[in-house]
Amino acid sequence: MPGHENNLKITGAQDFARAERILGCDMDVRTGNGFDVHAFETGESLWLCGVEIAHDKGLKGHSDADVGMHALTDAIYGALAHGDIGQHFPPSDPQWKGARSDTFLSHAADLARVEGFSITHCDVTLICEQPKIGPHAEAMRAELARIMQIEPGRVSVKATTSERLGFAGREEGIAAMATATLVKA
Ligand SMILES: Nc1ccn([C@@H]2O[C@H](COP(=O)(O)O)[C@@H](O)[C@H]2O)c(=O)n1
Ligand SMILES: C[C@@]1(CO)OP(=O)(O)OP(=O)(O)OC[C@H]1O
Repeated sequence: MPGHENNLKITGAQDFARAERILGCDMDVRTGNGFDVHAFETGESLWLCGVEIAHDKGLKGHSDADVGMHALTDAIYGALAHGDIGQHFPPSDPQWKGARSDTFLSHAADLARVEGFSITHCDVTLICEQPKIGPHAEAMRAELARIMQIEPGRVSVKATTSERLGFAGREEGIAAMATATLVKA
């Protein structure tokens, strides 16, 4: 609307072009998605989105098997079109055996910064019957934000069951999906 040029509420392609004109620069906005699954094994705790949760099972993996952090890491690589977590950290490489997954996420976030992108938002969904994620969601948001060096307000963590259907419903493992939005201005 004339006279409201500084109102940068962006809702569509035309608004986007207007924002670029007002800001006097090209904006490069990327989205990426990630998906991962890890099976349960005998254990007493598991790592999810950087938080250790006491549970009657652990998660099996070459690394610490933090399925949520792996999905988010892949979402960032996807937005950058930079392959996937297994290409950067091959499961065949003994160096990553038992590795903490913050190594992978901080690598992806660093790569985004090196390429001139800010991670403006990311959203992780964990799919499991147990453990319940709600009580840990705030701690997970804070930890993911700390690792990516962004504000917790830009990070969402949520969960759903699969209504007892499929492998997650039978509590054989946990699935995670994530999206990441990156902007270069
Ligand atoms: N592992 C989980 C699963 C679910 N939640 C929370 O419960 C809500 C209901 O789940 P439905 O699958 O029955 O829709 C869900 O929206 C979450 O808030 C959870 O915390 N942890
Ligand atoms: C994280 C890596 C590291 O070797 O191994 P896993 O912990 O097995 O996790 P997965 O998501 O199956 O594969 C990606 C690998 O890069």
